[in-house]
Amino acid sequence: MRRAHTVEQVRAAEADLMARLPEGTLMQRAATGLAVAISNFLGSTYGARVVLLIGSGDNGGDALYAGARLARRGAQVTAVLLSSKVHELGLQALKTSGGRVGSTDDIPTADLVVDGIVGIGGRPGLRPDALAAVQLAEQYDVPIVAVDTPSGVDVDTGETPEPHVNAALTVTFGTHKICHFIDPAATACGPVHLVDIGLDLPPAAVESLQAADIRNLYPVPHGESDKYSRGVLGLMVGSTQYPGAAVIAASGALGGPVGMVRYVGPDTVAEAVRAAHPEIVAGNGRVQAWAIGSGLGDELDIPLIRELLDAEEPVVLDADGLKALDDAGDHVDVLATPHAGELARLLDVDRATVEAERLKYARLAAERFDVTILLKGATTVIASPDGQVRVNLNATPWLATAGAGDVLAGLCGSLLAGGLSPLDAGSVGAYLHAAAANLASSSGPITAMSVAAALPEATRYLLRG
Ligand SMILES: NC(=O)C1=CN([C@@H]2O[C@H](COP(=O)(O)OP(=O)(O)OC[C@H]3O[C@@H](n4cnc5c(N)ncnc54)[C@H](OP(=O)(O)O)[C@@H]3O)[C@@H](O)[C@H]2O)[C@@H](O)CC1
Ligand SMILES: [K+]
Repeated sequence: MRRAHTVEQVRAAEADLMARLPEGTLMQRAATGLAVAISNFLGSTYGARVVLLIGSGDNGGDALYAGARLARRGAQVTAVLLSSKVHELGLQALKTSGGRVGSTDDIPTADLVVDGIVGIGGRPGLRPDALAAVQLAEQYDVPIVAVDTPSGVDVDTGETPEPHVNAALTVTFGTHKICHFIDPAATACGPVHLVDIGLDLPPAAVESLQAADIRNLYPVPHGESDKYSRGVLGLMVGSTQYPGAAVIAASGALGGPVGMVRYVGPDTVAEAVRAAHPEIVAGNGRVQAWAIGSGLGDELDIPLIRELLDAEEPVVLDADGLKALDDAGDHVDVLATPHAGELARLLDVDRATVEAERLKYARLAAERFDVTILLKGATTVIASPDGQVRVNLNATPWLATAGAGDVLAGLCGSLLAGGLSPLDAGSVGAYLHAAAANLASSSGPITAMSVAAALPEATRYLLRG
């Protein structure tokens, strides 16, 4: 599990540790890790031209000490001081090691710019001098390595209301921050490298599953299992208008852990589903979970869906089915899977507002509708009504293709029927969906059906470890 903590949590952990260590130890740990990461990024440090953008706080201090280490290894390091205040000891270390104070004129010919403008003490946005320096680096295609966080982003929300750095790499310390996990800021971070500085941290604000977590959570059948005990999923998806949604969602469901899938819907659609998947049983019967909503179109039966939401079996609610959500019921066993536009409609706000404040609106909807919300996107956010949040970060942009959401709904339903909680089903489902897409894609186009077809192999690979 990767974990992201709030600035307040980081500050408290830092204060605890600093009280037990000689002054400056943490900054030296951070700067050492930063210098190593920059060296790896550069490939060759000797002779490399590195420009440090330095703000007034400890973020600048980290950059200056790392710059000193790079200078000692032969890099030509220049610091651009963007504030009248500077970390004096860091600056001294840089100068002693052969670095110098320069100006933004050094940026166009640099191999690398280090963003030490602000870290967790920063407010969103860039002041004019910092903005001009960052724009110059962008104009000359000089990659930027961000120290701790890309300056200008909102660290605790992942929002980017103002101009900010777009980093080629972010090197962070102690733990991830929320901006590393939540878009749009997550995209501005580029890859994130975590340097351990020994912080002892409380439970995280936001988590992100890794391969080992999938192995721990996946409902693997055992010797006594039969098709019923592995879970039966009821699919109420697709319509005479959109029969394909049912075929695709069924593929996603069969690629998950479920022992059997029942299809409930119009006869002609049931025929299409059974033609594609002869193992599917048509018609009502006992199920352990439902996946409802994809492609229901005009055949949406809101009262029936509300009955199923109120029944005791857990439900994945997707696409058209989301229209049945109301804020009256107790729906803690429901996993709703909107994209930003659908969530915006549910909450009566603009799509752009949801895109800009994804964590806030995912949490708000989870609380208001008392359901787990899986907000789809390049980084998917899964928020449960008790306040837990997970994100999925391994998706490929090729996954933005018609029907991919139907595969995810079927897969998450399968995981719910297999006994996972909505939070686990949503986060394991998002991870496997993305893993299958990566496998099917290999950096090329994919279809929803090819993603579903890759699910068993992606799962096998992850479960083998
Ligand atoms: N915590 C840890 O465990 C460890 C932390 N470490 C490091 O310390 C960093 C935090 O350092 P920090 O507290 O000194 O804050 P920091 O981010 O440098 O900013 C400070 C000042 O910037 C200013 N300012 C604000 N907004 C601004 C803006 N938009 N644009 C421009 N300026 C702006 C504002 O001052 P003002 O100019 O308003 O007086 C504010 O006071 C952390 O990110 C990590 O790198 C590691 O060394 C080791 C372990
Ligand atoms: K920074």
